[in-house]
Amino acid sequence: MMNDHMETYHEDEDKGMRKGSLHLPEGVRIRGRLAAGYDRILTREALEFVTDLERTFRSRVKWMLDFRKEQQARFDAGEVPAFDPAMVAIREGSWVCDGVPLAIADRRVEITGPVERKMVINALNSGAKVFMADFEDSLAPHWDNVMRGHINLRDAVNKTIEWEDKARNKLYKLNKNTAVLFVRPRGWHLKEAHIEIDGEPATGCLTDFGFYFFHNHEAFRTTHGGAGPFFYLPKMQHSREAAVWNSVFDRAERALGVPHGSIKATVLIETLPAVFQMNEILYELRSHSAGLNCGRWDYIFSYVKTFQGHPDRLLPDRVQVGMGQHFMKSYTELLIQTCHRRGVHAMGGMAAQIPIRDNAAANEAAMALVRADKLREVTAGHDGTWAAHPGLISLVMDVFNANMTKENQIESRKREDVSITEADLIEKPRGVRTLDGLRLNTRVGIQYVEAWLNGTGSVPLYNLMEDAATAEISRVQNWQWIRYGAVLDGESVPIKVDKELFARVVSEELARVEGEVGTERFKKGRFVEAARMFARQCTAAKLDDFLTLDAYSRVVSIVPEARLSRLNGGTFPQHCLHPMIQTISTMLADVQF
Ligand SMILES: CC(=O)SCCNC(=O)CCNC(=O)[C@H](O)C(C)(C)COP(=O)(O)OP(=O)(O)OC[C@H]1O[C@@H](n2cnc3c(N)ncnc32)[C@H](O)[C@@H]1OP(=O)(O)O
Ligand SMILES: O=CC(=O)O
Ligand SMILES: [Mg+2]
Repeated sequence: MMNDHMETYHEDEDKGMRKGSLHLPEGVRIRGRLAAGYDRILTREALEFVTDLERTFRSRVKWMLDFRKEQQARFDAGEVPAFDPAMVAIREGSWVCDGVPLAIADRRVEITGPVERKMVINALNSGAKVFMADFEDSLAPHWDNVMRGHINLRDAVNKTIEWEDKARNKLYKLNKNTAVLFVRPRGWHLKEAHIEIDGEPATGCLTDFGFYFFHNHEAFRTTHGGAGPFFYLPKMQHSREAAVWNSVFDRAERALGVPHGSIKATVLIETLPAVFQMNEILYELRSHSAGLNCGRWDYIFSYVKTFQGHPDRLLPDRVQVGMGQHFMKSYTELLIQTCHRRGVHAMGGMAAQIPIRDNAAANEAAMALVRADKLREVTAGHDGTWAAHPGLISLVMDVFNANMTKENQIESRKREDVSITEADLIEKPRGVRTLDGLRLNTRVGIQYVEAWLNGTGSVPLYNLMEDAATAEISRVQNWQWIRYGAVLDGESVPIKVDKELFARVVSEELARVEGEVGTERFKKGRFVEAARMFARQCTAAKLDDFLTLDAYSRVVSIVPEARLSRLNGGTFPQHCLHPMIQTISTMLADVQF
């Protein structure tokens, strides 16, 4: 029976336990625990808004995801991505997107980071023009991370956000001038299993978008100058997905009386099929568009995924697949040309280097790489770029200030000189494969999955930022090499990769990780579980679509119905797990090392 009123208790950090209640629309069940403040996100009105989006768009989301499968089956059968001949009128037409609001005309440096409270404050204060608050690549979407993320964003929009570091006796609060907030919801493929609508888990991105928009749209009208809110949209593969987002925006604006076109969104071009659809994507979103961004890490991941059935397209070591590769350079140039032709921003991407505190020489070398990457972007014609860490903002700002005198280059760098063909966009990357590459992928993959299972979606590993997108490259590259018996041609004696070699690498790298993190941390952590999961994915007969689908199944924490009426903060026995988790657990039992 569906409840339309549920009574429950939740924790209040300051006042101990207090009684509270959720008023749920018909057909809605909250399956995650309730902690302090969640009831102010899960209001009946907000849930009604999210439920309407879910019911309206659910079947289109399923259809889109089915289409992705069909398209992949064609690629697996030998097809390669190409421009769609049926869309030539859109590609060649002279239309432009609606204008860019003043508030985001200058986006030269954007900091990104998960929606964690202290990081939100630090990012907004960092001196960057924009902060992209992330529910995606850099967030492990555990229920508490997601709920707290919404609380943090609401407090950030209202400028009341504070955080006290008791150990350091430091109070974090916002500066007078802060970055403009963008929010990146999850990709279409991820569910929010803790919210059930009509007996099905909700679509993750519709809940991320829905709660943020519902709770904050008014502030954008009153205190933020009328424009916004602003979004980043990840991992799309086709313009039909952009069309669904556009309909979501239309419906949301209409439902809450927000002027049409107030929402603006930048689409990440971070899948190989999407690069052939850039005009079409902008066209679908033309009244809501704030340009495109080069999501380089997922793009590399997508190159492998798209060509998973093509043994002649094995990647060299991950470290060699940089922006200098012809296919990467071609993609960025075509993106700049496309965006500027349509009157919107062409944003650059993320250099993986972060400040290195304990080694000045290594730090200077890392900063030189970031500087070179940003110089390449601004001289190519990008209007702005991403930075992963507050310690990079002034460096990146300096590069853009020295090379971009106006607020953007939309009018000044049309890049009409660029002529990119289909062949340029899929040219095979060059380089060599090494055992060290296989080892590094494995070490990074295991540690990243371990962090993710524990609730952290972006981590520093070997002085680089690692998040879901970069970890995906490690996973699919290993899979590709094992699947096709890649020859490690960068070794003095070429070695063929097979499951036996990989099993040895996994156990040796796991031992190395234990040495690096220390036995105590290793024992307390989930490294063995992470290694098993990563190994299963790397050796699967069919490539898993996303690393995080498997991982999410292991972090869904469903509160049994009978216990929803009591405070419950612990973990739950196996029989309480969502059916999704039980399936994965069974699969894991079969992994052979
Ligand atoms: C492929 C993509 O999608 S890229 C976009 C998604 N990825 C990201 O956004 C990654 C964001 N960056 C990060 O998460 C972090 O910088 C990491 C994990 C890479 C490194 O984190 P750490 O090693 O903890 O950083 P470090 O210890 O140097 O942090 C120093 C300070 O900067 C803060 N900080 C670091 N990165 C960020 C950030 N991106 N936003 C806000 N604050 C940050 C830390 O909170 C810390 O604050 P404090 O001094 O007040 O305590
Ligand atoms: O989201 C960005 C990426 O590079 O992936
Ligand atoms: Mg990405």
